[in-house]
Amino acid sequence: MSLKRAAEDSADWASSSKRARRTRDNDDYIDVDGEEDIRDVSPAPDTSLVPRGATIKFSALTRKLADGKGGRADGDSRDLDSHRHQQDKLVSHIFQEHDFSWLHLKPDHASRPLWISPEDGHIILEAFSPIAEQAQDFLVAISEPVSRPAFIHEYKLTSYSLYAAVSVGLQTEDIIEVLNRLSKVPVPESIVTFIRERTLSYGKVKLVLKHNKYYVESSHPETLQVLLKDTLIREARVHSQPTDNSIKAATFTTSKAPVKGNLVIPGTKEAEKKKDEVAGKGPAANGSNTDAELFTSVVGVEGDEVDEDDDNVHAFEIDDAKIDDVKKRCNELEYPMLEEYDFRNDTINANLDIDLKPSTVIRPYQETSLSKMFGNGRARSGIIVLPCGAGKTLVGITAACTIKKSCLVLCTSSVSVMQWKQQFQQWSNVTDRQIAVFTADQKEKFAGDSGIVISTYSMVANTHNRSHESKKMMEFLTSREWGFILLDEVHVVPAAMFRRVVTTIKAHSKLGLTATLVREDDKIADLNYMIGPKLYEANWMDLAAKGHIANVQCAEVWCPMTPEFYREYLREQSRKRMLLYCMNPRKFQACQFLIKYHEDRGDKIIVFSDNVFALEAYAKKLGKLYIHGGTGQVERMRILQWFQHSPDVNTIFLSKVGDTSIDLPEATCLIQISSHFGSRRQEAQRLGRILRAKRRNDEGFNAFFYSLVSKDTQEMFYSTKRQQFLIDQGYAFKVITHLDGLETLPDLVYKSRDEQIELLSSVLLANESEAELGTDVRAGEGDLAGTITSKDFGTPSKFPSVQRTSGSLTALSGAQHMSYVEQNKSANKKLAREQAPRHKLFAKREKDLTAARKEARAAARSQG
Ligand SMILES: Nc1ncnc2c1ncn2[C@@H]1O[C@H](COP(=O)(O)OP(=O)(O)OP(=O)(O)O)[C@@H](O)[C@H]1O
Repeated sequence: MSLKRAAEDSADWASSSKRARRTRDNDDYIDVDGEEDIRDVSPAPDTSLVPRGATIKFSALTRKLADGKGGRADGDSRDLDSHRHQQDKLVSHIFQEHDFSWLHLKPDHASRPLWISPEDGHIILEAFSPIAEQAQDFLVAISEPVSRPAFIHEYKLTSYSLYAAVSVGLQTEDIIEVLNRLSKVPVPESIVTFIRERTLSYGKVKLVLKHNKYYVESSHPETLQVLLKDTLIREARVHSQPTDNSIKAATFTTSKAPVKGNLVIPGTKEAEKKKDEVAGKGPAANGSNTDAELFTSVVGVEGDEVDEDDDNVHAFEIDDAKIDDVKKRCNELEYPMLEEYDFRNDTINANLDIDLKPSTVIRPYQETSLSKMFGNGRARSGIIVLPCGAGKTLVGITAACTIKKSCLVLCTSSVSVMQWKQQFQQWSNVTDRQIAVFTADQKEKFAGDSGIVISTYSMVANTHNRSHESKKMMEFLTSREWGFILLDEVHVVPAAMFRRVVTTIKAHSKLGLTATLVREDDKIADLNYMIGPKLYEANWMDLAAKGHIANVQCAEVWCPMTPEFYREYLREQSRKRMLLYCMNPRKFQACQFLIKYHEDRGDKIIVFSDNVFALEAYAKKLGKLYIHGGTGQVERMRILQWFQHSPDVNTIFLSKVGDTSIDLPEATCLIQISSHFGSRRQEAQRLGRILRAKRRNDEGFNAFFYSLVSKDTQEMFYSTKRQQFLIDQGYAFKVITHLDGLETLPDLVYKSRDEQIELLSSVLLANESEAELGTDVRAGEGDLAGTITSKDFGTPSKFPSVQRTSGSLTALSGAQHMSYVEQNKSANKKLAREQAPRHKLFAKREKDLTAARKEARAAARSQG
């Protein structure tokens, strides 16, 4: 979450909380306070938990709760109250400003799974409650998940999350009511006010695309008047012919066709049922409602009839080029624009005759995510967040098959383009004539009036050095109205590029897909107005428990630095320091040990290293195959195929070109020896390589994810930072300080001091640029799958399209919200200054090194 947004949210709370006693430097995703918050709520001790597994029908429970009949008898509760009062006094001094005992627990609090902080809208959920699953569905709809470990979950109410809740059809009073029923304490007044304030204006303004023109539409003329008072919006307005200053003049009547949600998303059980009915098999016997259905009926999310107040819709046209600014301003004015596409009543754009193949069955969480998009029979724009390997592609394809209009898919690399095309062909009945790709090498158009085009962000956003063919292709893309635009990996695309895409391509609905809605810069909030709210976010642990993704054991292995490496580490500058902690001989040994251990177990292992110098050194020393940006396509494919099919190739080394898009379901173990600073996203994406493990449903199967970290170096700090996202998803990282049997491993590498010193000298002699972490000089920055060519980005020097390297080093590393405290600083400085007697070899190496540095600097000067 952006700092800006964090600041806004803090401000929101400061204004609406009656007990706002301090302003917190909150951050949803970089919440170093997370644990503290959980401790804060401990004054609500739970004495009589409903046993896990007890079957309570949610409707019955909520009715009981609403009647006030749940829990203990009144007399008991009075005793308890006085007892608690005594306790409150006792604990107040411990919790001080976090003493929330003034929020009295309801008598039957033990049956209710939530606690809501009146201060900052954080919600704590007891994930072990029998109704936790249904409560989670509700909380995901109205708030942002902050952290979801096994037993206690943390969510946060924000302006955006409430905006998303309204956009999926929830009503203000329903949100308050259900929260109240689930909460152990009455919903604090500050929260009620916040929800009312934030949901009041949502849903009142819509952005509508008609006849290739954009309109701001509302059935509340006073709202449009408010918007038109804003200079930016007023200036963006296009006066239609004949010009009339009144809003009414630009009014048109929108379709009054019923929008009841009788829409059937293909590939779902509903669709199957429909098929059976058509086939004369009658409705499936399903007498009993599930808890989820009962919960839904309480919350009233799905299948809601939308009250279309279309009788008197007012609208004004806005300039295409300013669409993005207008959306942003509307957001700032607290009137976020809903984007919904009534595709079934769109008679202007040609239909696309595609459907899922009869054999395609989508999984329950895929169905749930799609139901958030199509809940009211229209296509809502927004973002769906599913874990790596959980099948986002199929979600996108099913959405395209539901809308059945022309569709543009944008991905991050040309490899992904080909994968999307292949997946469309695998899951749907799309014909070759209907699907086209637009990359540096292929510029195809579909035949007929409607079809699918798959391309990369950079191909569409690039405005420089277009070839004649590219220009013609862009004309093809920009001159038409698209029913649907699918945006893959939305979190990695720079905001400026998004802006260009959104302003040049006219699409009725947008769906963003991602696994990790985290960015190390502050651009996450931008996605809210550029694409739409987050419609759904799946729970990683849930999907693992249900076998949709693999169970993973995560471990951080601490490798002590050898004295010689550590001495140099303390002396060296930061870039070389990184190489020193990557090349630590003890890390080499740990890597060798783990490879041996897992190969013997029958695992297939991927070793990741961002640093190509280290990658090559490790792979060569350990006799394994490796792939990095400089590896040719043919060789890559050969290595990947050996890895998949040959029993002799069980370990491969990959640079960051393998972070995403590589689909290797055989891989069951990951070892990370060097990584991109504190990037939480990279950690999650790498983990994603083993989440799709083929063997995930084998009895007791576990995949393994090891991060090798050199002890007492900066790497430890980065490692902690990197793990934060996965920890928030519920993964637990074990720390391994000693690998049993390592010392006795036959052929252990770098065992003798001389070998270690030899290695150190090679590291010290290495070029400065090789020392840079994250440097895969031969791979383009956007080359996520390694095979993208520089052509994809135009001339790289002129158009560094998918750039991750902006901002300061701290911003890049994501470390800006945490401070790295170096213990015993003075001792380090002293050590660094100390002119300790050096090994003979080093004296000579030092000389060589100084000379090499000079040479490198001279070469750099002459180049640039
Ligand atoms: N409903 C389904 N039925 C069968 N297989 C599925 C289904 N959904 C997804 N898969 C399979 O799961 C695998 C992962 O899917 P996909 O590549 O779309 O994941 P992803 O979420 O895009 O992952 P990443 O973020 O790592 O790219 C693929 O092999 C896909 O065929």
